Amino acid sequence: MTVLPARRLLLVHAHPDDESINNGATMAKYAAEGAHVTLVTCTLGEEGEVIPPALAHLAADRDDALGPHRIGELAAAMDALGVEDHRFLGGPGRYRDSGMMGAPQNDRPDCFWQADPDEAAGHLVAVVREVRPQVLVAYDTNGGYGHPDHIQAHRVAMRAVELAADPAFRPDLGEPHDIAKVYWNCVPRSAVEEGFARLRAAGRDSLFPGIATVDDVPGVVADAEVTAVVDGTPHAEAKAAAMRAHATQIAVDGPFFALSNDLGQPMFIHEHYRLVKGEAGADREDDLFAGVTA
Ligand SMILES: CC(=O)N[C@H]1[C@@H](O[C@@H]2[C@H](O)[C@H](O)[C@@H](O)[C@H](O)[C@H]2O)O[C@H](CO)[C@@H](O)[C@@H]1O
Ligand SMILES: [Zn+2]
Repeated sequence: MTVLPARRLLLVHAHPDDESINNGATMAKYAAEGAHVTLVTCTLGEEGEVIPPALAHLAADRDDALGPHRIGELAAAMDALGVEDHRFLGGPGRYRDSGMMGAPQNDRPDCFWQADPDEAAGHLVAVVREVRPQVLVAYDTNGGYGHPDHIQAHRVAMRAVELAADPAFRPDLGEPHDIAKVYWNCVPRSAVEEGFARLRAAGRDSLFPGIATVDDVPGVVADAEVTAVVDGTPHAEAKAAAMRAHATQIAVDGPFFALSNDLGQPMFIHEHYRLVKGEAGADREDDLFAGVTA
């Protein structure tokens, strides 16, 4: 019986790369502080585009080998963040990447968007009842930016929060566990505007031919909606290294990055969260475990 550290954080993400983009500094911080950080990724990202031309053959419409390749990218990203516990929901390849909203891949019977939410949530309940986290990080109801796998990851995570605490649900999966605090990823508008101002000021020095817009940033909220801000400054390089590890999806240029759309956007080192379950430990928390007693 493994005795886990006192503080345990669980993060649920749709594809390999989301964890580093949204929470890389937070994960590195808590791992470095000795907390147990568990990442559950719901798909292998099989339908992603591929940035490096030398790896273009991996794409779904060619060798369809991007999923296994992204398993390796995720492992390298976890090494960079110091996170040792990362799993795929239901096992690697159980749920396939659904593609962007409206894509034909949304209709594949094996894709995450077509998954039965309770069946998928059952796999997550098993992890929750094993790790017994005090804190869960998930996407908002729109999955940040409306990607079907992100929306489904939100739904499955929130359903698992309910079911894990229900003693009548699958006793075979372990003792019930009620997660004390649940946060949704978010970015305050002021931070987004400041970040794009920095990117525009970098001008031609930036690697990227174009610049994204505020609407391209997932989860932008009014500043007042932010509950917690994790200052990831000491872990900025670890976050950048983790994002670079996802080389088929992300190009990193100093404090900026671009996805395969080649549109530059700021890398956020302060990572922001909105508390949706539990009690905040302060008006503006700087610690996701603030106020957690057990
Ligand atoms: C950050 C994220 O969620 N990436 C997803 C996303 O990838 C985008 C998609 O390929 C889009 O067509 C591109 O324009 C954009 O640049 C990509 O970031 O969707 C992929 C397919 O579902 C997914 O694999 C990737 O992880
Ligand atoms: Zn994603």
